[in-house]
Amino acid sequence: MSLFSPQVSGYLVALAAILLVSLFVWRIVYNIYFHPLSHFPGPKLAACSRLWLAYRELIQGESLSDLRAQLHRQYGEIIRWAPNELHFSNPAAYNDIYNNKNKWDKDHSLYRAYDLDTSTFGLTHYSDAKQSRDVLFFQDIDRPITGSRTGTAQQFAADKSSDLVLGFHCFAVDIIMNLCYAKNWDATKVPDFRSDIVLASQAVLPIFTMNKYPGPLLKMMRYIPMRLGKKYGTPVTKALFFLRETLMHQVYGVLRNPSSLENASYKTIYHSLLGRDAKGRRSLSKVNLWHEAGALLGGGSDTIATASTTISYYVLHNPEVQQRLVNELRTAWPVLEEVPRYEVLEKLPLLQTAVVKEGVRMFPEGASLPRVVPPEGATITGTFIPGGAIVGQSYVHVNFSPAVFPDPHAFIPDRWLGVDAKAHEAALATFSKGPRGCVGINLAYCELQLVIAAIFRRFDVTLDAKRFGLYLVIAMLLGR
Ligand code: HEM
Repeated sequence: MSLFSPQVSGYLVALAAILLVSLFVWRIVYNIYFHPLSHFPGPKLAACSRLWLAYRELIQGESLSDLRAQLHRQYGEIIRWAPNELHFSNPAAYNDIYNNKNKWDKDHSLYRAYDLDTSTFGLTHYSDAKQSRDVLFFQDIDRPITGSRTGTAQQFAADKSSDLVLGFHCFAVDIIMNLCYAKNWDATKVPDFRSDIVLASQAVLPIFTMNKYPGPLLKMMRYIPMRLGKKYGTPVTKALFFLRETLMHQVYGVLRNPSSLENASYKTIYHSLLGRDAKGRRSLSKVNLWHEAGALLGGGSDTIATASTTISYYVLHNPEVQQRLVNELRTAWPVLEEVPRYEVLEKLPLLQTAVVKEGVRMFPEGASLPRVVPPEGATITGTFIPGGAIVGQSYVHVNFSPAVFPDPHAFIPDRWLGVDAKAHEAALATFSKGPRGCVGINLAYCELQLVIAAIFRRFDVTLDAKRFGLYLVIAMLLGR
């Protein structure tokens, strides 16, 4: 029996609907006219709701980098591009936001996308992330890297094109698997570099874009059993479940049999995370360790692939730089079979500093990394920003600023060897800065120097003009 008569029930439903609509309208009016950020310029629709961004990115397929650039042209240096979020184009904002004193929280609007909430990368409070950051700050990294057996050389035959985007990704996966689990994953030995873990890592990217916006997808996917998810679903969701299962298998394998790490001649990341060497640290749960594995694989391989590709692309478009690099490598590494130690390679001025740094500077498209302004507010580029606002800047506004790097769209390695080198070093923002800057920066430079040295010393590399445009493909002539 119903509590109310049909007529009263109808009134109640109508009342609830009116209340909901009124709340919605009030929210929009509040966001446009009364919100603490209402005086900042930007599109009115962006001020109303985050749905506007979702529409531009997911439905219209726009790159947020391009959208931000367009909004800055239209509205100026500071834009309000979501109800509670500002973005800055003045490069000075980078230091105001991401400096060592500001232990501001990360905002989940970006980080929830990866569903790795308990990893170092996903933890929004600095104090929670600090402990694992200390463990992850890679030191003595060249030993495992130079010791790992990558199968790159066997993949190349004279005059055959190879997709080096995949190749670089395989290289980085092999390194991270060695560093985490002392395991030779051998992705670089898979024919044409079509390693399943690399293909899956590239296939899942659209899910992360979707998950930035609140919706049921992320939650639903947490409750679908792995086996079902891997078998049924779209190629994209199958790839995600494959990656989750692969990493879970690795992590749980180490937990079941910690002595499997003892074969390593170096300290692996999981040695440290499991607390074997980190006295007094809290032990991490299975889920923590699994999330960390996802963050390390994602953060430590896709990025290296993109950076190595960018460096190679620009070197190949600058024959004079390529020739100087090859000459430098031949002098330091005269006999091909006698690979020099990393300490030798890292001191080469053109390789280590100029080419790698300039390529890293030109790393393409970067997200705005959202931070929450503390309750007392903050001043960014001379403007007071109220507490609770989300602020961010993509490093492209620093790395491609003509005021910071003259002629920023040109690949000029020599800028890193001149009098401005120190200032450039201080400004470079690709790895972000401050308390949440990249913990893998030393590892990244080590990997990039080694892989670029190996490719340009071992092979005559040229771009494959026929296939270029679809993806970077590089033809190799073996045996220099
Ligand atoms: C060229 C290569 C790389 C680039 C451009 C890069 C860039 C970045 C950036 C911009 C951040 C800050 C993200 C944020 O604030 O949300 C970051 C954080 C991080 N990176 Fe890297 N990274 C690279 C390589 C690596 C490698 C090789 C690893 C290790 C496997 C790594 C592990 C991490 C981790 C764990 C964080 C999270 C730190 C924290 O939130 O406290 N990265 N990286």
